[in-house]
Amino acid sequence: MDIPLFLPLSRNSLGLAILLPCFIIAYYMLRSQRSKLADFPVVGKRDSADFRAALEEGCRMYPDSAYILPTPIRPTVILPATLVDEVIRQPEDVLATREEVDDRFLAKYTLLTADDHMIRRSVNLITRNVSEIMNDIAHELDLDISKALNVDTAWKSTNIHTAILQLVAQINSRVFVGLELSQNVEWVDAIINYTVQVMIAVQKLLEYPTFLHSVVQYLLPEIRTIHQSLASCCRLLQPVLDERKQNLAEPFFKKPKDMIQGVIDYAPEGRGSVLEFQGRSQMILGLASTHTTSITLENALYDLAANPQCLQPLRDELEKMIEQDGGNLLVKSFTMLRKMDSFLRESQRMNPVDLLSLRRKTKVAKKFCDGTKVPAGTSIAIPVSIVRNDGTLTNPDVFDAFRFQKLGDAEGNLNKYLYVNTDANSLGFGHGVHACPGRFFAAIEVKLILAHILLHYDIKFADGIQRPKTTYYGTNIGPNLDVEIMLRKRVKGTS
Ligand code: HEM
Repeated sequence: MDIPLFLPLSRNSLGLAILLPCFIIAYYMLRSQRSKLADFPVVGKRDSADFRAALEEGCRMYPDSAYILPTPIRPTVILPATLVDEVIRQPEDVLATREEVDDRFLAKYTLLTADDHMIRRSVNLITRNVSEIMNDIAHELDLDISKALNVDTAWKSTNIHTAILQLVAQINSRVFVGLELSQNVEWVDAIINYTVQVMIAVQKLLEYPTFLHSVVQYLLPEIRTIHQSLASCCRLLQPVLDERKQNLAEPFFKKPKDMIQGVIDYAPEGRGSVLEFQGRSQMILGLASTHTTSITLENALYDLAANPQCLQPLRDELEKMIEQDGGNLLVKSFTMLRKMDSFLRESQRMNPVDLLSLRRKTKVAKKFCDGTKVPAGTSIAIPVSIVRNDGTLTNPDVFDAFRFQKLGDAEGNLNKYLYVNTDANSLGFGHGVHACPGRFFAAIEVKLILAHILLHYDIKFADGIQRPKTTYYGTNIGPNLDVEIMLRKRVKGTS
């Protein structure tokens, strides 16, 4: 009997024939990466929902040397604080920022790829004109805030999360893309949803091995929603972009100092005028700015409600400034609000938006000055929490609202302890060339809203309610969705 040389393959065995070699390659790649990192101790478990405890343990056990946090995608080598300055000095071809972000957010599937040079320059354009822009919109804020909070003169228990998120997304849109789009609910929702869908899509994709992501992406509703958000952004942006292009052809047109213009002016090869490129860039800017700012503000409000003794000093400072400025809240004077500035720095120190900072990917094998050797293709980071343990602050585990004002006064160095100032011990906005370029704008936005709330509302937690603990997913912060705070409109002459 003749035996056929090639037996016909069933569907299952064909699938197995394709998948098996892939599994084997993936297994050996993972093993080889792991064996390269075998010298480092591992702290924590890969499936931890929250890496806070592991990071605290790691910093306690290895304060001066590196260890591994077994984060998803690939493990992260956590470096000691002594290497901050060396990390920030490395060029992109040694320690890459962009590639690390692309990896962590699976940018190929979540559409998060951007030209960071262009994004930074666009954000800087806003920053240079931030006082002018924010003064323009300060008077609109009164209306927006009371609409968002929706409380009267009687105490009301309120969940502020959605209200603050919408408010921040709207103010950011007002500054980034103009009044018309900022008032469009579909635009604001698309910007907010993009971030949420990216986070969920990344988590879901990570349930599958990397080599299956290109297939699994088509099965995930979140990836479809991301594409729909982009389509909505582009549709809504089109008339605004068309009008901008027409205006730019006019000889005396004064360019607006917004993100649309930043992307047009700074995108490589004139791509900023292309609708899809603009849409993607605006969504990425929305991702970088919306949840980070709203969570920072929510935390500040929780700290305010939990520390009622801070209300009067903060109000006194504000009222003095308003009097000096002739009865108006002027953005240019915000740096003089030293108590509020210190309060925000302390609030962010206790609750940063990410447990890790200075995340990079090694492009080549890198030997650090303390002898730590990290192989090429490795994720590295430094914990933000080091500032709480660095030995320079008294009672670092206690919230002390005005500690940075006192420190600035005592050392005669006001700038060193300002909210927006980054240094090796203050990594809440990163540090070095890749430190958050939006922090100057964010600081003004947060101060403007906080000032309004301080002047026009009373705030506290209901009796017996404590300040809620911040929730973390992996190393990222997650808003605590269940918290309610008590608010009421202030009546002149009472407090
Ligand atoms: C309070 C609010 C904010 C916080 C806490 C925050 C925090 C951060 C942090 C920790 C980084 C990483 C820095 C590093 O890796 O060294 C970052 C980067 C970045 N942020 Fe922010 N951010 C905030 C608001 C904003 C806003 C409003 C914008 C835009 C207007 C913005 C735009 C960016 C951009 C573009 C980057 C990437 C910079 C680069 O890689 O060169 N951020 N931010």
